[in-house]
Amino acid sequence: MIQSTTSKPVRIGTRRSKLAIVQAEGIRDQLKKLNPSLSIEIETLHTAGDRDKVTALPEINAKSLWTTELEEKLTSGELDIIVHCLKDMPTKIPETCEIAAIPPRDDPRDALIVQSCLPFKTLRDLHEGAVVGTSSVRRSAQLSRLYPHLRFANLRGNVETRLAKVDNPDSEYTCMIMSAAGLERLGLDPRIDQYLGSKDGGIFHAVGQGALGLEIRKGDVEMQKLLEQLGDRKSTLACLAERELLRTLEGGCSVPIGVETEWVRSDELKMAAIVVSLDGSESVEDTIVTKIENYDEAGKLGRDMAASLISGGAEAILKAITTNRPSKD
Ligand SMILES: NCc1[nH]cc(CCC(=O)O)c1CC(=O)O
Repeated sequence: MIQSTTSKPVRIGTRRSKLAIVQAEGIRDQLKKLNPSLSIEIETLHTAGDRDKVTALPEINAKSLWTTELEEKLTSGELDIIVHCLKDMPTKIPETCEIAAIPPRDDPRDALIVQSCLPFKTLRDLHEGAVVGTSSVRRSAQLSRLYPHLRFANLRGNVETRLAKVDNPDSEYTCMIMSAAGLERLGLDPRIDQYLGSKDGGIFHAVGQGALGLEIRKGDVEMQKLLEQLGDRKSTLACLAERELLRTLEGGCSVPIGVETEWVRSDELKMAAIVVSLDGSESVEDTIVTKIENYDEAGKLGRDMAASLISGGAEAILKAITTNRPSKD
């Protein structure tokens, strides 16, 4: 249990979406339960990424849109902790900040939601020309490859907005793809028609999907000790391996890369990853299983996977994409 040394409350910052708030409240409640004397406040911020709801993500293309303003407040001392969706955190974070902990990861898979008035239950059931709402090239590229009968249209906004757009009977969308974890946290999982993992649906999720990243000022020992209580070793190692893969491949641009990590036996991590061309016509894929006991080994797995994908031809795919500047997610 951590006792508060001063009467100063711990300030948690997050984005102003319903999902971000639910996540921050979850972290606050867990911290309160473990440290009842602690006073905790949540501050929500309308970030640049939230403000621009019109531009398609492939065009604005800056992952830091969601994080920069919060990190400025963290650095200046106005906030002590930021609760992020890990997948929204750029792989390079500011010098003044660090990830203190990654709590147990929720379901990292993507999920299909079909327009409420339609009877379809899986991607295979969808008719020729059915429109999938997603602004993620990772999703559309992988799906084009496996389901050439589908079409894709940009769909932006927070989770509830997207769902409302799809359910509108006049909408152009037949269905949409979202993260299972996001839907579950909002109590919307009853709407999930199909889970899309490699074993079902065939696509790999985004780096860090389904996990939270708890960011603090670098070297803030008090916050390190506090958040240590919430960290999960296996989720952390798996996510760090995924983030190192992305960091190695991205080289300044965004990459449609899908990944899946799974602990096999107690200390071996299995990582499968794919890099796909935007139209799904080309792809490179590999799977590595290796013993992981610490952060260094997790990082090495990510780099080894990146090297393997490059030697399998990922470079040509990535070069073509750099000129188009799409978004990862
Ligand atoms: N791309 C935006 C985003 N960032 C995090 C989540 C949900 C939570 C998570 O998967 O970690 C979502 C929504 C989605 O992709 O469907």
